[in-house]
Amino acid sequence: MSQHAVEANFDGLVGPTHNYAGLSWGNVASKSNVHAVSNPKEAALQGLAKMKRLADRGYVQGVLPPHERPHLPTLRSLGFTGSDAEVLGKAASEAPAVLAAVSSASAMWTANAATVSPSADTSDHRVHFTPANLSAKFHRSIEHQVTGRALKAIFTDEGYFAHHPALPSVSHFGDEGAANHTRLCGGYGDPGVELFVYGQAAFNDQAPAPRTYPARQTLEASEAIARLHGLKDAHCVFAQQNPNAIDAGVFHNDVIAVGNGNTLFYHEMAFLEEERVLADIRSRLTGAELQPVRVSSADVPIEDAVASYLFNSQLLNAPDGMLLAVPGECREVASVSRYLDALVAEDGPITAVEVFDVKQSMRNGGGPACLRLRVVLSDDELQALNRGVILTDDLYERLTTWVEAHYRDQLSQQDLADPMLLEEVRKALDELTGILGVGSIYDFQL
Ligand SMILES: NCCC[C@H](NC(=O)CCC(=O)O)C(=O)O
Repeated sequence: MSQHAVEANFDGLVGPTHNYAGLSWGNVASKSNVHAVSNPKEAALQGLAKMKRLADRGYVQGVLPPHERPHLPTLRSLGFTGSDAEVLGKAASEAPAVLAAVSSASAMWTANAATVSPSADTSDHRVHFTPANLSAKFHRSIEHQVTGRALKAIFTDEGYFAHHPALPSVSHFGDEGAANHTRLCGGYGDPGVELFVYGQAAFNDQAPAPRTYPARQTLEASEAIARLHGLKDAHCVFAQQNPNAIDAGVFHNDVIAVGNGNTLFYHEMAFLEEERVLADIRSRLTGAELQPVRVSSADVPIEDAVASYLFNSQLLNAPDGMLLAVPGECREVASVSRYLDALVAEDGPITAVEVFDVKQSMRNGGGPACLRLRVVLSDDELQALNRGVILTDDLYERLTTWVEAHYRDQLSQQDLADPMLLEEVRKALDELTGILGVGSIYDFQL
């Protein structure tokens, strides 16, 4: 079955508590910027500017709302009692690291929000969503419930959209969502090949695994998602990440590879069994021939790929080829900048490079690709979703004004205990659900 479809990108709107808490062991940027003072207002405006530029180019751009942080229900579940102010005060003095974790704006990285399978691939021909349990990091493991509510509020029509709960929240089924999932296809509406990349097989002690940093995604989680989404063998390939890449700071596959259409742009250290992976994709891809764009360590050492986030770029169809939307840091690392100039000069599928400033997010290890969740939608599915979250000029203006009104321009770890911050966040988010027309999705609204 083939029909006309587009790729919509749903970016996470950066939340008002964006801060640098050093929560992600294995994510080099998160650890190196620990306790730096953040600028939530600038972070949100950088994200909105990226969305606007892409929307102006004609890409379908959606917005996913931030989560309520600090998350008081989690603090209460951990035994902190009293009024909201008392709960915050006790957490700040007795367990500041826990307070930081429940205050993270990490839901902004919507590439980790869920795994999405387009209707052209699934057995019941609906779009399937599974929010990621993000069980590898406590601060991210508390995201999936609200993420699920937001996705259900946007993709409401059960005739088109199927929603699954997150997988069991334990390391055996650690799931990081679309950051470890790339779809290759001819046209977006054609049946595609979904490439699931995992860090470790959880039920096999003998399997290769990283030594220094954790593997967040398991094979068993990827297989469960494929089953839940009704993907036949002809539509999936499972690939293990190179453990040495994880140990070099590649905590998600989208730090070392990105695919779009028939093109897979990746570093030679990305996959443990590169040849097998390419062959498996080739044997399943119909209506198009796979175009691998392989970057060698000689051209770009893995450390430079991690420092610049070259592969955490958005690879987008453009009128005369493909556009690579890269973070500004790519022009600050000499090998990467040189590589990009050579890439567009050669006669390959990637024809243009554009730089986006998302520095506030980058300092926590999130580039342009981390900030968006891709949802391939047929024309009917696009019409069926809740249009209030699609970025128009008007919505951009309203969201920019909303950020200007409610966000602070600096936030330190001490500020997280401020009861005023919680009040500001709730007021802002209550207004936001009205702007986006998603109804009540936050615990404080229920
Ligand atoms: N896809 C990009 C995800 C980045 C995210 N960083 C963080 O959560 C850092 C938060 C902090 O350290 O304050 C992570 O590692 O999962």
